Amino acid sequence: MIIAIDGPAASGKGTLSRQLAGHFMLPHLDTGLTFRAVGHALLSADLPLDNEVLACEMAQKVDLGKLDRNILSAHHIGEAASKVAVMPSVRKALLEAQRNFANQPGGAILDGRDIGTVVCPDADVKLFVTASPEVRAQRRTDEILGKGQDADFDQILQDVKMRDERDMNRADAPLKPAENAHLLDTSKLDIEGAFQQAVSLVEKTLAQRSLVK
Ligand SMILES: Nc1ncnc2c1ncn2[C@@H]1O[C@H](COP(=O)(O)OP(=O)(O)OP(=O)(O)O)[C@@H](O)[C@H]1O
Ligand SMILES: Nc1ccn([C@@H]2O[C@H](COP(=O)(O)O)[C@@H](O)[C@H]2O)c(=O)n1
Repeated sequence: MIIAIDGPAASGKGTLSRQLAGHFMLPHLDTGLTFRAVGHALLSADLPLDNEVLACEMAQKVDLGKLDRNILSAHHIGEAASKVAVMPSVRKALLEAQRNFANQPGGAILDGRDIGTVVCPDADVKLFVTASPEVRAQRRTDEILGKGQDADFDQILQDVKMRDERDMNRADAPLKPAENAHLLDTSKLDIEGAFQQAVSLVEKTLAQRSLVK
């Protein structure tokens, strides 16, 4: 079984995907980390983020087994990731590894921006997780403050909106719900509430599919 989860920044799709992976005992790939790894590699080497040739070279070296969420989750790396994610050759270099992960025996759960539309268009279940920009910015602010770091809500809200704009309007694999995705707005749901709704959507979809077969 392949479960595809997409949604904008800080909508809670990563949290939800990890919970669903535990519940359905599926391996999980946060594909955002693959783009973050490219941004991080460029930043660490003091290289520009707007050189597609360099970014593509970094993308070709990304090793799914070495993605360190503790390092890559930093807010500024997310910004860098969304800049390299507009580059078609970077997306192409990462796509094969993402698809191979999805197609492993027994299935997988992947989250990102284009899982239901491009990476796994035939996924068994597709969820599109959203929340208002203000709710997402507040969650991200709380997350950063919780790590003992400084966070400014207004700046984070502006970054969230800018990232939405970039991710939704790029030419290649823009962020959008797949036609057959279930929308899950978590603005008024806590983590447990979102998880319960997601489990219910997955189970209903699987039940319907087995009736149709
Ligand atoms: N339903 C929820 N209610 C409250 N907080 C939530 C909820 N879902 C997630 N969070 C919190 O919001 C923050 C962002 O969640 P998460 O990292 O899962 O989002 P994301 O969509 O994967 O973000 P990104 O695209 O930037 O990787 C985390 O601190 C998480 O604990
Ligand atoms: N399938 C994906 C996943 C991510 N991106 C880009 O990476 C940025 C960081 O992703 P996070 O999920 O870790 O926030 C994101 O803003 C996208 O630009 C992508 O394009 N496709």
